[in-house]
Amino acid sequence: MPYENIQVETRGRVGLVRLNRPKALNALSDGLVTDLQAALDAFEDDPEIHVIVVTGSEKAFAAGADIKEMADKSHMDAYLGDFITRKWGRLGTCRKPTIAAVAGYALGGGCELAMMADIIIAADTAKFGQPEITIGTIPGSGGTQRLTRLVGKSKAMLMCLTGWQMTAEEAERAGLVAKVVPAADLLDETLKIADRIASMSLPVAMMTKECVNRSYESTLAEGILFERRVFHSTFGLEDRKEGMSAFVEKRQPNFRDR
Ligand SMILES: CC(C)(O)CC(=O)SCCNC(=O)CCNC(=O)[C@H](O)C(C)(C)COP(=O)(O)OP(=O)(O)OC[C@H]1O[C@@H](n2cnc3c(N)ncnc32)[C@H](O)[C@@H]1OP(=O)(O)O
Repeated sequence: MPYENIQVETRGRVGLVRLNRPKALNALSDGLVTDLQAALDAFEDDPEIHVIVVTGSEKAFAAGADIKEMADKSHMDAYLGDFITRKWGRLGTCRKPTIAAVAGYALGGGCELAMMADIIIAADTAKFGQPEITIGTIPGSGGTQRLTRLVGKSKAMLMCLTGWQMTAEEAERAGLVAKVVPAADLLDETLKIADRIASMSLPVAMMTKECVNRSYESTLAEGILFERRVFHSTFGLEDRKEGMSAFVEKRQPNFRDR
């Protein structure tokens, strides 16, 4: 399906979405977010796709919500239109593993979008920030919550209260990103990781993701119980049997997502 604001392709079992509003540094307009939601829905529904990668351009992953589009909104426009929440969070609700490949600016909603992904791989040019305060508002797509969980209160406060941007290296040290790579290698390195995940059993990868995410939502004891229940359920999978048999027989497993 052709989209106006994104480019979509598949690379084997990996679904790739490139944000594509170069003249506006991939500012997240309603049209872009609508396209992104549709593309993510399609990849989630496609049984051949195991992993979803979202990326931007060399200069910007995304420079945030489209300020020109939001400038004249009233409180009631935002409230009644459920501005931000309805469509924006789709990446964060994907059940399949997701990776954000970030080069250049990831600001405001762009940083929030990257943080909705399971893994962030950053180019050495990446800059992360929540500059909403500089335009008289606050992060509205999870920034104050996800950033604080990822980098801790003090750094999150610094970023949200001053608009200070974190470099890729700082973001790696703080735990916001998993890996920093040279900008020229960003997509290749990200796809290598995506391919590795895609070679695993899809249901096991999805269960693993669910368990890691549960650690955000529950006490340690509840999380450990949840993990154990899911672990037990893997014994009902053909792929669990195949994986362990392959190890014993010293061969590569042939997972069938069952
Ligand atoms: C989702 C929420 C609720 O959390 C809210 C938000 O996300 S609020 C938005 C937060 N983001 C920002 O405040 C960043 C705004 N952009 C910038 O500060 C700068 O553009 C920059 C530092 C990222 C890059 O600066 P520079 O290299 O000088 O490029 P510019 O000339 O400024 O930009 C090029 C072009 O893109 C347009 N642009 C950039 N960002 C946005 C945006 N967020 N919304 C709409 N348009 C944006 C910019 O206006 C330029 O276009 P023209 O005006 O030249 O047509």
